[in-house]
Amino acid sequence: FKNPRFIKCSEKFNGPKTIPIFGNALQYLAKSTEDALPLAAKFFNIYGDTVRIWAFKRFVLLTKDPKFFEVILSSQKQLTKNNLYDLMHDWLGGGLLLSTNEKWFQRRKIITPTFHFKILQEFVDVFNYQNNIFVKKLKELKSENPFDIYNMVTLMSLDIISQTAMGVEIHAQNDDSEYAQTVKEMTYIIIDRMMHIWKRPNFIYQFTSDKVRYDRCLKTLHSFTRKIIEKRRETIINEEDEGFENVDDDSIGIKKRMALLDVLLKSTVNGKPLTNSEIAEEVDTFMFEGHDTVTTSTTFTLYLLSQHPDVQKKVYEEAIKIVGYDLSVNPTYNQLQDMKYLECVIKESLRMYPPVPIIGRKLDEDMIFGQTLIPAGVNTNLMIYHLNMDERYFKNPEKFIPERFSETNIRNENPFLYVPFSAGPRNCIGQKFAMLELKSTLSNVIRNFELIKSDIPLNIIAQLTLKSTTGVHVGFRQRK
Ligand code: HEM
Repeated sequence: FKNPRFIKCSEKFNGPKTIPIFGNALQYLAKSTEDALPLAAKFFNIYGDTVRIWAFKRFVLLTKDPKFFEVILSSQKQLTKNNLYDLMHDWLGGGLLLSTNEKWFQRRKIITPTFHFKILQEFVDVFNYQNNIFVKKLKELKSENPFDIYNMVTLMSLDIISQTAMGVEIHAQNDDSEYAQTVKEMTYIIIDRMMHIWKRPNFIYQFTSDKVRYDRCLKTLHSFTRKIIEKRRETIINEEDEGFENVDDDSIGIKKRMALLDVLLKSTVNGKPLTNSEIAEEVDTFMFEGHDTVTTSTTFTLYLLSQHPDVQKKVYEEAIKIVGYDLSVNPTYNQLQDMKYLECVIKESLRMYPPVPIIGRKLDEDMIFGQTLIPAGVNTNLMIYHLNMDERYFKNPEKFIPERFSETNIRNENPFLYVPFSAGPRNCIGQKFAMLELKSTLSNVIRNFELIKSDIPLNIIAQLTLKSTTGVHVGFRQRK
């Protein structure tokens, strides 16, 4: 039976017509993953900024209302992810992205110092090192014909997250990576299961052919991250033999680089070290979150620059002005901070193509939105992609206009209007890391190459993170 409090609340919102028992579930039956974003856009057009959906007895609110975003994201209480994330649990366990309550709080406290700006400063060497390998590989192609850059960028992002956060070099750019291919397959399988509601219960799913693929992917992903942990453990034991000291929170950033994984291996909660599976769930979480989102953003930004030579020229001129023409010189942390125009470009790219297009929360307690009471237990989907494409908040939303984010233009803006990294207590812990990595990669690439436009358009799809089914095609012409 439907919860009577949900029924009362649902009467306050518009939504597609329901049928008995199924609610709106059948409307999703014939839909593919490609339909998820257009279908939500259609609902917003017809029913307004917040739309109610019933899937059997489950009540969901889809919203692109910035006031709704604000009430949820600014709350210290509404911190639980919604049912959509359950399907990622076998893979990412109770890592920082999915955990709740005291566990989340403890972990966030342990992990936050590993993203301290002093540590980020040291990561710039790794960014440059891996960017240089990427640039060398592009030069070896000896062709300026546009091609799908997604795989190449993925491998670079994987190398970067592994070498920085885990302290382990995996040489993905040289060896290719089964892990990267499997992440792609896994995200597809999960989103397909999200869309096809009848595949969600385990007792049905176990009899589908997808389950065999799913189990195979899970095994590959977990065995990869377990190897990373083993490798780092061995290195730490060797370093301790050579006098590497134990650390506490206060000392992080002062001693030599302290990778996230080192902190996890050495931390204690209530006097006890983290177990192997607790460490593994964080490594799974950060390996995925730390490379997949940045890959999306890097590829889409390169694409946008290739399509907008005027913007590209400005980015190039800024990079040359700050770092100079000598390509053997790489940007420093401070120089990356000074690239203000590039920052606007990245922000505008994150607006048009937010790597995380949807944030889901299940209300931990009753919430008042305007005059309406929304009861605890309701699932909400904050549709970042649709808010970012709303003409009322971003004029000519289809147009790539980096100047929207110049300091003069954004002064009085509502902070919940633009949230590609989410906001509030559960915002993205890797936000500064990501911005720095993006600036490093984009400035290094643009100093070496002119980006050439392809005629193959993007076809956007929400696949956990945003992807393009047609690939992301860009050409690279070496600068003289
Ligand atoms: C452009 C790149 C990135 C974007 C757009 C992005 C976006 C986001 C968003 C929207 C969330 C909130 C998700 C939710 O509530 O469901 C989030 C959370 C998170 N992100 Fe990122 N992210 C990026 C890069 C990174 C990087 C580089 C890392 C790690 C190094 C990272 C690690 C995480 C983690 C662990 C969480 C969960 C935090 C928590 O719940 O306490 N992200 N990110």
